[in-house]
Amino acid sequence: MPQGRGSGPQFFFMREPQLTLNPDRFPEVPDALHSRPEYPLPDTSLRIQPCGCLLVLDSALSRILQCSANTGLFLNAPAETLLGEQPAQVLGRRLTGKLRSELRANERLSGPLSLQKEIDGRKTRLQVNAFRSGTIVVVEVEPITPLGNRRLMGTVNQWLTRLSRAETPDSLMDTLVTGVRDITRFERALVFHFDGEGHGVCLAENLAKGLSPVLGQRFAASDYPAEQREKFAVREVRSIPDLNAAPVTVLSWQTVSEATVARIDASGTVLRAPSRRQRNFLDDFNACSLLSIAIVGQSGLWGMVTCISETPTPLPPTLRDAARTLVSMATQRLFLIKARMESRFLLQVQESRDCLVEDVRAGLSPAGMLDKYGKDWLSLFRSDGLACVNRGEISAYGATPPLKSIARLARGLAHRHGQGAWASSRLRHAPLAKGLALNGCCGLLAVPLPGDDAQGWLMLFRPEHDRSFYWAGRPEADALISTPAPGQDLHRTFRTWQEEVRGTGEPWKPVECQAAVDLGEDVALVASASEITRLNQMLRGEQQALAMANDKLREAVSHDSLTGIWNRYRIEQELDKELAKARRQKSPFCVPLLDIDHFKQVNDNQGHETGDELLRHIACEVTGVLRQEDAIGRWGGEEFVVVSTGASRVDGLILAERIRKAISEVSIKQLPEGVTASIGVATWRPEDSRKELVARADKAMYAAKTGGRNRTETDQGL
Ligand SMILES: Nc1nc2c(ncn2[C@@H]2O[C@H](COP(=O)(O)OP(=O)(O)OP(=O)(O)O)[C@@H](O)[C@H]2O)c(=O)[nH]1
Repeated sequence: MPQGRGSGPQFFFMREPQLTLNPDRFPEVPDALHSRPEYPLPDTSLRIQPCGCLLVLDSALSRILQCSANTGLFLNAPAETLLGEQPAQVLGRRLTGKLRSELRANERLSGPLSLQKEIDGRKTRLQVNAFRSGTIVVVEVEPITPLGNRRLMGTVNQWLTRLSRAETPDSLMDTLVTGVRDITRFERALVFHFDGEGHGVCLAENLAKGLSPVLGQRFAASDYPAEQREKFAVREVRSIPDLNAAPVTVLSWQTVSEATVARIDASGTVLRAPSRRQRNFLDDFNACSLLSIAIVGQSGLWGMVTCISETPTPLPPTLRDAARTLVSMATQRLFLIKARMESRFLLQVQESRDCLVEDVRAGLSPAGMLDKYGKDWLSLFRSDGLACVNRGEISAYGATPPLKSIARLARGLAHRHGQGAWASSRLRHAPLAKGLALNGCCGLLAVPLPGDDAQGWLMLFRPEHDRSFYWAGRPEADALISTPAPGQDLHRTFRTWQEEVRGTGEPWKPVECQAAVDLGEDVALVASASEITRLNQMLRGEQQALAMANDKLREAVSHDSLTGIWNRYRIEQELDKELAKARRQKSPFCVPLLDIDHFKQVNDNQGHETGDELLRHIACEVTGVLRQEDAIGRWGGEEFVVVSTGASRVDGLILAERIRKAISEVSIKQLPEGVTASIGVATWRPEDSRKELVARADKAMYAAKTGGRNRTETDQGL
C-alpha cells in the first residue's frame, strides 16, 4: 500500500489572474478576481488547470467565444479583452492562419505549434494545441518551461533504443516504467492492463525508495468505468501536475447563445480540471500529481502508463510528449512481440496440423490421432486432457472427465454446433456441466468438428489453476459506490484485499481458440478419411468373402466334396465336350469306369470314416496315373469315371490296367491289405450319346465284377 509522504509545495504555475468577476457566480475563482462585480460574463461548466490557458473559437476561427480567466498570465491579454475579439489579435496572424488551414481538413493538429510572447519583459515560448469539437475550435496554450541542463532528446533516444531491444512483454513493460519515470521525474510509474472484465492489473512498476509497491495488485473495474476507459482510449493523455491547484473558470462571450455554451465539450483538453474520480484515485495513493498515457491496441484500450507523485510535479508539454513517445513506441513493440508470440504458436500448431494431414492416407482414427499427437497438442495448448467425440465414438487422452461426462458435454454443446468454439475457464459453474463428474477439469475449450452428423467435438481440458488476486480495495464495496447518490463521497479506504480464486482453469486466449478451430477442421478431415478407409477395408473384406463364397460355390457345383476331384455333373460336362470333339474331329477316346470291390465290407468292418479315407486315397492315386489331358470324376458311391482323350481301345485297356494296379497298391493304416477295383472300358462310337457310352462302360465293369472282380473288361461285343 502506498505510504503518504506529506504534502509538497504549491504548484508553480499558479499566479494571480487579472480578471474580476462576480463572486456569487464564480465562487471557485480566487477573491482577487471578484473586484468588478458588474462584469456580467456567462459562466460555463468547464474548468481548467492553471498551468495553461484555453480559448474557444468559432468554427471559422474568426472570433474568441470563450476563454479561461487566466489568459493574462500566458497571452498577456486579460480574458475580458479577448472575448468576442479576433484570435489573430492574441495568437498572431501566422499562427491563426496555420490553425485555420490545418483544422480545415483535420479534427486535430498533426503536431503542436508554438508561439512566443513577452510576459513580464521575458520572452516565453508557448506550446499551442487545438482541435475541433462540433462547431467550435478549442485552443490550449501551455508554456514551454526550459529544462535546464537536461538533454531530453538524448535521454529519449536511449530509452527508445532500450525499448526496441526488449524481447518479452515483461521486460518491455519494466523498461517502459523505468524510462517514463526517468523522463518525467514522477515518484511512481506503473503499467496497468485492463483484463477482459475491465479490472486493471498492475503489470510493471518503478518507484522511488521508501514507497510501497502496488505491483501485481488489481483495481476493480468500477474504479475506472467502461465509459471513461473508452474516452481515455481516444484522448490518450491525462495530466494533472497539481491536484490542489485552484481550477480556472472558462468564461463565455455574452453574445454566445446558451445552447452553444451547453454544446461545447472540451473534455478532450489536456488542461481540463481533475474529476472527482481522479481526485479519489490520487487520494488513495496520497498523491497529488498524475500523468496517464493510454496504451491502445487494435481492440481498444489495452492498458495505460500511470505516473503519480505525492508532491506536485511540473510537467511541461515537452516532457509529456517525450513520455508519450516512449509509450507509443512501447505500444507498437508490445503488440509486435505479442503478434510474434502468437504467430510462433500458430506456426507450431500449423506444423502439427501438417503432420496430421499427411496421415490422411494412413487412415488414422481419432483414437490413433490422440495417441500420436496428444502429447504435442497438450503442450501446445497448455492443457492436461484431450477428447474427441466423432460419430458417437469418444476417444480421450490425458486427464479428462470420465467418458460418460464427455458424452454429456458433447450433447450439451450440440445446439451450438457450427457456431465456433466454446470456451470456459469455469467449467464447473457452466450449466452444461451441471451434475457431471469432471475429474478436476476446470477449463474446457471445445471446437466443433465440421461434418455431416453435426455432433463431433474436439475438446481440450485444463486443470484447476489456483490464483491469488490482490485487490486495491474490495471490489464489491467499490461496485456499491460506483453510482453514488448526489453528494455522496466517492472516497474509499485504500487497502489491499486478497481474493483466493479456486475452481477455475487458466483462461483461454482468442488465438488458442482460433488455432483449436483450425486443428478441429483437420481432425475432422483425417477422421472422415479414416472412416472412408475403414469402410473401404470392410468393403474389400466383404468382397473377398464373397469371392471365396463364389469359389466355394463353383467348387461345390463342379467338385466332389469328399475326394476333391470332379463330381458327376462336371464329368458329364466333360464327356459331352469330348463327345462333341470326337464327332467333330473323328478322334477316338475311351471311358474307363471303375468300381471298388467289396467296398461295403470296408464300411461295415472298418467304419464309414475308413471308407471315406480310402475313397480319398484312391481318387488321389488314380489321378496320379492319368495323363495331363485325361479327366476323372466321381460318378457316385465307390464308382469313378475317367475320360481319356484321344485314346483307342488298346490305350484304354492299358490305362485301365495302370489304374487297377495303382488302386491295388493303395493301403491305409486301418486297411493295410488294401482293396481292388473292377474296371469297364467303353470306346467311343460315332453314334454314341453320353448315356450309351457310359452304359457300355458300366456293362463292361459289371462283366469284370461277374468275371471275378479286380480285372478290366472292354465293351467290345457289347
Ligand atoms: N464310406 C463311404 N461309403 C460309401 C459312399 N458312397 C457309397 N458308399 C457305400 O459303398 C457301398 C457299396 O456297396 P455295394 O454297392 O453293395 O457294392 P460292394 O460292397 O462294393 O460290392 P461289389 O461292388 O459288388 O464289389 C455301400 O455300402 C454304400 O453305402 C461314401 O461316400 N463313403
